[in-house]
Amino acid sequence: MPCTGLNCPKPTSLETNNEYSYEKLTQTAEYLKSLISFTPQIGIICGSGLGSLADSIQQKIEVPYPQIPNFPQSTVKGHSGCLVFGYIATVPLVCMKGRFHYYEGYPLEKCAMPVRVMKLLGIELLIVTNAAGGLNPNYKVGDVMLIKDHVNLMGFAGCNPLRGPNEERFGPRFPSMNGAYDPRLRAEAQKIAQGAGLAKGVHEGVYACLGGPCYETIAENRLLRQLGVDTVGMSTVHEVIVAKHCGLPVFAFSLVTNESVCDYESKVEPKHDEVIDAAKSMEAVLQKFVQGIIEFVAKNGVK
Ligand SMILES: O=P(O)(O)O[C@H]1O[C@H](CO)[C@@H](O)[C@H]1O
Ligand SMILES: Nc1nc2[nH]cnc2c(=O)[nH]1
Repeated sequence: MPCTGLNCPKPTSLETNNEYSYEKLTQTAEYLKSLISFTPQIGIICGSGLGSLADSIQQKIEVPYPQIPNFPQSTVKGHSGCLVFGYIATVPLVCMKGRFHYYEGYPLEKCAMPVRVMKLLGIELLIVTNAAGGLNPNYKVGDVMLIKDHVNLMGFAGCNPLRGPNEERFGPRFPSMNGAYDPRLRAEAQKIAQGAGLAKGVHEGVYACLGGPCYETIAENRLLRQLGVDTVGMSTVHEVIVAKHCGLPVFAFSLVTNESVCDYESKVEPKHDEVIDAAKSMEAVLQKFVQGIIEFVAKNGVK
């Protein structure tokens, strides 16, 4: 469609490849609302191998993704593909056992669409978790890093889940990303971590998302380190951008599942099965940790 100055036509959803209109997302949310009798207050996204975070949910209602209108499907090992509704510590919530990644072939707005659906369901806080490579030399496998900021590397190349016509009903055309990772919950999480069995506490740092599916080269790891990145993965950033755009506070953490090495002599190599095993070995502690965060929110509110 040629642009003719003042009469320049607005791009259509089709042209921008955005198949998720407000109306379609509302349809999806209305379908899910018809299955539950409460308003979820918190949304949780489980990272690779971290689906067991849903195990502590009481009065579960499980909805497999293939049953949900307009929803993408999970294709990755460690992401079972089901929404779980229920309660933790009396807080009504919804949990995604399985997220969507760019490397699966989904555009970023599709990867992040469940965040908007959860917003339409009524959530007031999003908890995001991921399995990630530890770039910071002080991090060990099994460590937890609270995400205080991100580097949107895919955004450097123009890939952003907000690309295309802006939907004002969700948020502004040019959203600020400052404070995307709620500082109050991060401060509280340091104390909660000790109680959950993370005796050494948790780190705070910067996460970067790459498109994947290949892991980083040594040269890329060196570059990321110079950019101030502490953990690296293939998710989270687009979900958080969409959450910030629609005014949702976010609490997010990386579980370090492998070392991201910067040394050509090193024999360490990332493998997805080992990523999942590392996540599994931390499941009990992380369940307690997330439960502690939810209990804090139940007592003190989201803001
Ligand atoms: O970010 P999550 O979904 O936890 O998974 C991480 O682990 C997988 C690679 O092992 C990639 O999908 C990466 O993003
Ligand atoms: N990109 C990336 N994603 C991961 N997910 C788990 N570990 C890694 C990693 O080392 N790199």
